[in-house]
Amino acid sequence: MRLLHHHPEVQKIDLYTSSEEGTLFSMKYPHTTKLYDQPLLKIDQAQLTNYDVLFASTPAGVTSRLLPPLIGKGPKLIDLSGDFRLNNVADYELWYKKTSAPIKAIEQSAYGLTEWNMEAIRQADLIANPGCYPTAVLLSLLPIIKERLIDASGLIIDAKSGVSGAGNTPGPMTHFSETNENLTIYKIHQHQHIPEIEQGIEQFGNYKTPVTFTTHLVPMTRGIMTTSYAPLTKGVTEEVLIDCLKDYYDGRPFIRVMPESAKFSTKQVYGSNFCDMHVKVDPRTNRATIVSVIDNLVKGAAGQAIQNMNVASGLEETTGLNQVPLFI
Ligand SMILES: NC(=O)C1=CN([C@@H]2O[C@H](COP(=O)(O)OP(=O)(O)OC[C@H]3O[C@@H](n4cnc5c(N)ncnc54)[C@H](OP(=O)(O)O)[C@@H]3O)[C@@H](O)[C@H]2O)C=CC1
Ligand SMILES: CC(=O)N[C@@H](CCC(=O)OP(=O)(O)O)C(=O)O
Repeated sequence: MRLLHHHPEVQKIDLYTSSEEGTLFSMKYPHTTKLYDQPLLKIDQAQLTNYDVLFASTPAGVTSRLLPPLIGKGPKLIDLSGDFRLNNVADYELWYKKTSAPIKAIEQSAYGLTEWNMEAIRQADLIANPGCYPTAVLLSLLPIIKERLIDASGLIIDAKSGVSGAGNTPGPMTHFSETNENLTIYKIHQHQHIPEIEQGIEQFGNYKTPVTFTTHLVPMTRGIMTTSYAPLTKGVTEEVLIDCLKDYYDGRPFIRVMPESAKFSTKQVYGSNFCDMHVKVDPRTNRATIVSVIDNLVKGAAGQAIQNMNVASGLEETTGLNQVPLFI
């Protein structure tokens, strides 16, 4: 809402609910008073075709039923859930433990990792916005894997997220007294983003491998840091890795390959659509450490969704997304 509000090409925003029809949005979220004093509307398939763009921001298992009948009926559909991300239906059912979307709808969708799939995003009626962790992981690793600068079969990826990554619905893991002054490792070897990362590495990096990917909850509101470790291909130096990232992302407005600096932290992208990345080589182990940070709610969700809307609507990719990160 905040990002769309400042988007110069967005004329009108309507808000839909499955549980609070008639509630004023600003009653639910008082910070939007005088901005969005409008009632939440009941989800009605027929009404939904009246828009140019429809963002669906619901838990897994909802849009697999809601969106397929709307494909090709007018609006560009941008789904923020995992329901259309995995090409293999069996993978979805295994990792999400839910019934998959119809395969035809999945085939009609484009994976919305903007920097890597622009052409498909431009043409698709349905865009499967990537998960927050896969966005940070794939953006920082794909150029290096594609150029075979690391041995990706030895990849270990360690990820940390702020609590807003766990969503709008409170739960035991996100209770203040559980998260405050605490660090939690969760979903070990069972995270639903593992098949999405492996699929992305295969689709865009042309390399098929299982990965070790581990997630942690950090007591902060926003931000993801992913740290990937991999053996180097013979003769590859830190400079080669950095040049590779810089070459791939030359001219890409939201990717910043950071120079060597003492600090590298989630705050440097807070509230913005940037993905910052950084690489160091350890000559003692001959391994690379590749770090990336995003704001999980912006580049990891709503920001990338708007970036995809821009691409799919023929607008400049950065329209409405030029926020300077909120550092302090
Ligand atoms: N949090 C993050 O960092 C990231 C989130 N995402 C995605 O963003 C989206 C929103 O995330 P999050 O806020 O965590 O999601 P939540 O699980 O908190 O759900 C969001 C809203 O979906 C609505 N909803 C729930 N069940 C249904 C239903 N059966 N039919 C229709 N609507 C329903 C509810 O609103 P109401 O009661 O008003 O209907 C709910 O508040 C999800 O698609 C998630 O996968 C993606 C990347 C990162
Ligand atoms: C901290 C935390 O719990 N993060 C969530 C991020 C998932 C998410 O939001 O992504 P989807 O779009 O795939 O649902 C998790 O690890 O499951």
